[in-house]
Amino acid sequence: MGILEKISEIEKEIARTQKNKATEYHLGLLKAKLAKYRAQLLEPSKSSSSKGEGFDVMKSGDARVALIGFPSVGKSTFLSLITSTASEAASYEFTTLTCIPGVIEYKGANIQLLDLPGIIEGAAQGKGRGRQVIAVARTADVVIMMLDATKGEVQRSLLEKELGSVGIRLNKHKPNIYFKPKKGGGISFNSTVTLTQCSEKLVQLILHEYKIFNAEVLFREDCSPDEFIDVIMGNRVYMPCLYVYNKIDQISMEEVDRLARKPDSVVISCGMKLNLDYLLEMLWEYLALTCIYTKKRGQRPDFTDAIILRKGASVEHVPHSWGPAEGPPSGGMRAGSRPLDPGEQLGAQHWTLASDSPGCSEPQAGVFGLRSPLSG
Ligand SMILES: Nc1nc2c(ncn2[C@@H]2O[C@H](COP(=O)(O)OP(=O)(O)OP(=O)(O)O)[C@@H](O)[C@H]2O)c(=O)[nH]1
Ligand SMILES: [K+]
Ligand SMILES: [Mg+2]
Repeated sequence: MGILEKISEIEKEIARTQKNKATEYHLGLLKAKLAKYRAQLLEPSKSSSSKGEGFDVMKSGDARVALIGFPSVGKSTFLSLITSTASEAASYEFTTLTCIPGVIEYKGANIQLLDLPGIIEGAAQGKGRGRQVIAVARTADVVIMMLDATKGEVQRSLLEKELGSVGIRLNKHKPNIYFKPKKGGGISFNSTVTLTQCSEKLVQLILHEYKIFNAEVLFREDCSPDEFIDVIMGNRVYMPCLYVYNKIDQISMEEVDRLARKPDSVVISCGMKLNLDYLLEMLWEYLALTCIYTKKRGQRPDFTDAIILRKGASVEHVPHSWGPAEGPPSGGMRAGSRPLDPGEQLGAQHWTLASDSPGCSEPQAGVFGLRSPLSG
C-alpha cells in the first residue's frame, strides 16, 4: 500500500470512529500515525515509493492551468469555488497532498485547473512535495501563482527563485539568439542589434566555460549573459504566469490598489468572491485561446460547440474531419476541440481575442495545443 492509501485509510477510520472515553487512545494513535505518514510524504526522499505518487493526472480539455503557491494561500478554496470539484481547504499548512484536477468551463472551452500542494522555500531541492509540484507546473500552459495578499510580495520573489532555479522562466520569451554548436571552425559571432550587456569576448568566455569551442552565435536581441546561458542550456521552459493575490478582504484599500496595479497581477478574495470574473477574463487572455464557431450551410451557427484554437494557429489548421480509425493527431486534440463535420463551414467566425495577448510572447506551434519544443 502506498503512503497516500495509508493516509486515506486512517482518515476514513478516524471519521468513522466515535469520539468517547473508550476510543480516546485509539484515536490518539491514529492521529499520530497520520501525522507520521504525512511527514514522510512531505520529506525530501529519494525512495521511489512516494515519488510522483498522486501527481500523474491526465491532460484533458483545451488547456491546462497549474495552481502553485505557498501553503494556505487559498489554492484549494479557489478550485472548489471555480470548478465543480471539491478540494479540501483548511487553515493548516499542506492540507492538499496530491494533484487535484478540476475543470473551468469558460466561453465554450474546458480548461483543466490543477490544485497542488503548497510549495515552500527549498521546493526545488525536494522540500515538501516541491519536486513533484514543479514537475506538474512545467506541463501547464499557464501558471497561476497564488499569493497571500497579507504577506506582500515576499512569497512571489521566493517562488520565482525556486522556479527559476529549475529553469522555469515566467512571463519571458525565449531569447532571440541563434545558437548552433558545430564540429569545427571556431566560434562565429554576429549580432543584428547593438549589444549593451554582452560582447563577443564575453560570449566566448561563457562558451568556453561550457567547453564549447565551435559554434555559430547570432544575437537578434540585446540579451543579457543570463539569457545567453539559458539558450546554451536549452532546457528552459518559458511560461505565462498570472500573479493572483488572494485574501484582499484582509488588507487595506490602498494596498489592494497597489497590488492590482502590478504587471501580470490580479487581486481577489475567495472568501468574499471578489473579482473572480476578472481573473477568468485575464486567464483566458493569458491562455490565448480563440473560439471559432462553425455553421452548416443554411443553418445558424452553433455557439455551444466551439472549436478552440491556440494562439499562433489559424483557420487553415482546422482539420476537415478525420476518418473513423484515424483519430486526432497525437498530442493534439483535446476534449473541447473537434474536426469539422462534412458540410460544416467556418462561417460565423467569432474571434474573442486579439492574437497579441500578454504573457508568453512566443507563439505556440501548431494547433489544438500542440506545444512548441521549448515549452516541452
Ligand atoms: N480571509 C480569507 N481567507 C481565505 C480566503 N481564501 C481562503 N481562505 C482561507 O485560507 C485557508 C487556507 O485555504 P486553502 O484553500 O486550504 O489553502 P491552500 O493554498 O489550498 O493550502 P494547502 O493545500 O495547505 O497548500 C482556509 O482557512 C481558507 O478558508 C480569502 O479570500 N480570505
Ligand atoms: K491549507
Ligand atoms: Mg490546498
